[in-house]
Amino acid sequence: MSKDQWVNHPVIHQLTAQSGQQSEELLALIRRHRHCAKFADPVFELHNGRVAYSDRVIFSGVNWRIDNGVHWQVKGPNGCGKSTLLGLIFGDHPQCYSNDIDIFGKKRGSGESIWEIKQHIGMVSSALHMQYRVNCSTIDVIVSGFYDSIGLYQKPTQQQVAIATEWLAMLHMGHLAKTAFKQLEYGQQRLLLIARAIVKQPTLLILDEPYQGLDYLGRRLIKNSLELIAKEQLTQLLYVSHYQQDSLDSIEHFIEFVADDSHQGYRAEVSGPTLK
Ligand SMILES: Nc1ncnc2c1ncn2[C@@H]1O[C@H](COP(=O)(O)OP(=O)(O)OP(=O)(O)O)[C@@H](O)[C@H]1O
Repeated sequence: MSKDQWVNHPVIHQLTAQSGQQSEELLALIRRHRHCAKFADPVFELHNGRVAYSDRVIFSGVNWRIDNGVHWQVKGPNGCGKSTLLGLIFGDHPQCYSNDIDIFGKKRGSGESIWEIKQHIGMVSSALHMQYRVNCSTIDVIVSGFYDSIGLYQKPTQQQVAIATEWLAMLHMGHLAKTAFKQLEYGQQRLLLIARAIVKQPTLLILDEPYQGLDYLGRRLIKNSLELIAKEQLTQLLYVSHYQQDSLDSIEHFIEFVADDSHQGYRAEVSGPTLK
């Protein structure tokens, strides 16, 4: 089938319309429960960032600042340090304390707890997907987003359960609420992890290759939804994707890792309309 035949195929039209409608439902759900902490600029700043292992430097000389309301895409070849950079923000990379970082108005390492920071960040990545191997029901996976935990270890409030139930219904997975997460298909699991990241309406939503494992409809749903979330400023996106076709129209700011012989490891180039 040619690309044109594929794009114009009636089934694809139907799926596209379906994902468009579902994206609107997702947006309505976020608006209904909207609450999002706002911080003074910068939301995040890295000064002269450097990450190195004993055998080599991954990147160095990285200066980057995320201001309120600005969405960013991180680009660069395999192994350049994209996920590493996200780890510095999220706080789960061992070298996040040896770097000079400001996050949510605090200097990293100034006594803030990792949980204080995490409560303002939603994260989806393949690493998280791999870690999420606990015995947990489908609905509990979404609820665990309120606690930033892998699995659920606290009694949730009725409101949290009600919101998670709305998310399941919107994803057409309401009948799977009690099903074990592990029994679901990989794509269904990925959709749930995306819902888990968004459910608490974080200030910063970090998406590291979010479409991995999703089928056509799932990709459309998530891509459309992210586009709408970004446009409406419902949360701020930090988005990593290799593929040009996955770029979001609403993201105009890029940090791209490029190899540079005169530097150690990769260096970063930032671009975007407000940076001129
Ligand atoms: N503990 C470690 N020890 C040594 N090297 C490491 C360690 N952890 C990661 N690396 C290396 O750091 C580099 C950056 O990894 P990272 O996952 O951030 O890259 P990436 O740009 O996200 O790559 P990809 O696009 O393939 O996901 C890689 O070359 C990786 O092999």
